[in-house]
Amino acid sequence: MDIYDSVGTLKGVGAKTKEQLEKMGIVTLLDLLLYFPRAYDTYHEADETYFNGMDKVKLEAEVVRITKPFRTRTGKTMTTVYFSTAFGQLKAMFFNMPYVSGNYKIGETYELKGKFTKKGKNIECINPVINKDTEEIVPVYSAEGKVTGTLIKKLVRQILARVIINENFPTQILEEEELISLDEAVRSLHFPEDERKLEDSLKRMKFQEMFSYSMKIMLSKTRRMENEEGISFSMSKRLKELKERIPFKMTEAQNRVVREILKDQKRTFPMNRLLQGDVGSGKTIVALIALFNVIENGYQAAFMAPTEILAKQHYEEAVKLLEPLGVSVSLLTGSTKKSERLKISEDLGAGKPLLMIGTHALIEENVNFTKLGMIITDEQHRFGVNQRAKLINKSKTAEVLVMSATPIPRTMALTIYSDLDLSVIDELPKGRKEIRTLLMDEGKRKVCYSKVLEEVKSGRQAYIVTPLIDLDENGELNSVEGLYEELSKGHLKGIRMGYLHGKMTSKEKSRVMESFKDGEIQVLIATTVIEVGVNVPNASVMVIENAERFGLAQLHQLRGRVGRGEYQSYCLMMANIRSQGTRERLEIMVKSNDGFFIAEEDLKQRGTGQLFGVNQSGHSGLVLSNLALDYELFLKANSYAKKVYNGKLPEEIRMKNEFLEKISRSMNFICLN
Ligand SMILES: Nc1ncnc2c1ncn2[C@@H]1O[C@H](COP(=O)(O)OP(=O)(O)OP(=O)(O)O)[C@@H](O)[C@H]1O
Repeated sequence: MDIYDSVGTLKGVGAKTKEQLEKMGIVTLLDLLLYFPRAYDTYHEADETYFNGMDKVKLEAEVVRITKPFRTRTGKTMTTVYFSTAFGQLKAMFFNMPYVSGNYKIGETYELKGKFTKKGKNIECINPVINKDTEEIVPVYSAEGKVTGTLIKKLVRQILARVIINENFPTQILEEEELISLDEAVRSLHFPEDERKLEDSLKRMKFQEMFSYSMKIMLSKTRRMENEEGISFSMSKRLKELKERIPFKMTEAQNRVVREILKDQKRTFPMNRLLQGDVGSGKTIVALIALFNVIENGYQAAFMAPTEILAKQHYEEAVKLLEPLGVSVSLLTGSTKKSERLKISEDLGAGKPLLMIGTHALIEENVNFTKLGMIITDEQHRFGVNQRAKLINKSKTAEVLVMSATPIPRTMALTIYSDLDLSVIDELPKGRKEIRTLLMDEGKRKVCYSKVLEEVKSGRQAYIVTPLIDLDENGELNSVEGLYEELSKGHLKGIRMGYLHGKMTSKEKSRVMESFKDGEIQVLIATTVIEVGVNVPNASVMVIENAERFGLAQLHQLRGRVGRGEYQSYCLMMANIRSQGTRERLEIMVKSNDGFFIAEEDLKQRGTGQLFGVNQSGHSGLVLSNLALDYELFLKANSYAKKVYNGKLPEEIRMKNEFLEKISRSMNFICLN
């Protein structure tokens, strides 16, 4: 057996299963071994205090009666099984599982697992399962179709019976950091014996991942610096002309960042820079200046935005600012017409210097730049690693700038993204007034909407953001269209309103956005499609419904849609604040307008999932770890990686080439047979 053999060589994997596994990214035995559980369930022994509908519980129950399946109002089938238990009668409801009656026999006792709720004297539960596992900690795998968690376990067991995983860290690190062996860690992540062992295994694998991650970014930096084929762009004499056209005075921070970028452009190895700046800090103008300089040097430049709305906005701004200076600007999105695409293709093919602004349509294979000098992605944490890489692959020599509005503390950014140089716009344009943020209980809707009315009547505009497009099952959340109906008949009667959500066609979205920009629509009800970058300086109020549903960084992004002009702006967060945790979390928004502070709090709570690149699609190799939540451990792994990289730790760890090439899978296996 070889660890790179296909999963098809395992017992129990037929053609269909193999296909499904491959769809899940599991092609080789190694892939399967590294397909770790996404969570671990621990079940409490039954006790009344756990019957709260949230805790997971194991419960002994004897079947008393089984009803025939019947159809509910919503079209689901429901089968009810009544059990007797030491805690009273249990009513278990099974939805869309008519076969379930065959799983239970009257008079037999089963151990059930599920979430139980006390209802009067009885207990209720939806879709409990029979406890077949004797383990205390049950690994939960992301399963799909035929590939169930049980199957994954069975297959992993087959592999583990036939391999020993060689240790790939030197004893020195293992001892100093109290890490268990790689073999033990992998085994126990799939088959945990107890909490302690599981924790140790997680620590070991996280360390491994973060070590590899650090190595990978150090390598990529070295490779970039050694790449002498970059283009040296000189500073255009016409920059002054451009600056004179800018309708405002740039902040000191913006000017500093422009200088940093121009300096990079002059060097012969390609720039790879991260530009962080809080919402509304004015990143777009910095980007346009950088792009202009490249075009003036006779090259093509690309500016990729995460949404069509934003791409269009950037396009309009670029046309206004740059076309009078003779720059040709094109827009390429999913809705660009064929004839227009052809023209773009021709221009690109002819090597004509131009600015291409667009969505991920820019990374399609048939978009061929011939003289690409610079790529900027207005990241806003929306693009995956793959998408960004695709754009970068369009030219090995182009300067790369990634803009992010999710700022993280400088020291953290410097270690996490150490392959990138960092620029920060840490100053807002002059004259901006602090946004006043209020947290309101849902009962205060009337007060909230009278503020909206007041602002609208004095000529301003408002956003109302709600988390969902549709009502949820309990009808609890406010849908965009539902809210539109309700408000146009109620609190906001007589006001010109519009709505916007991701399921509308691009054409509809553009039309609504245009009307909002023109002031035709006074109040815009939207989902988070407006979260990124939308710029309408006349908007001065933002209402966020069900604010408890959003993360802090996201709330800050949303709030950043107001306060972009000279007007005093307001953010009214409506939330169910009965839970203290929710209240405390949202109070952070009330207290602070500082994106760095909020991002740091958000990181503490939710980790790096929101940061660009990191944690996406496992490409960074970070499956188990979270650079922010595991930051302490990351710093250690990072410092060892540096030592190894600089040759201060034994050769042993440099090991196979594979280790450096396929870092995230940096394991060295011995197969027994
Ligand atoms: N120095 C400045 N003085 C005054 N206004 C400015 C300045 N720089 C930018 N602006 C204006 O501020 C608004 C916000 O700028 P921009 O859209 O570039 O922000 P951003 O950094 O991209 O923010 P976000 O991440 O929220 O999209 C725009 O209307 C822009 O014209």
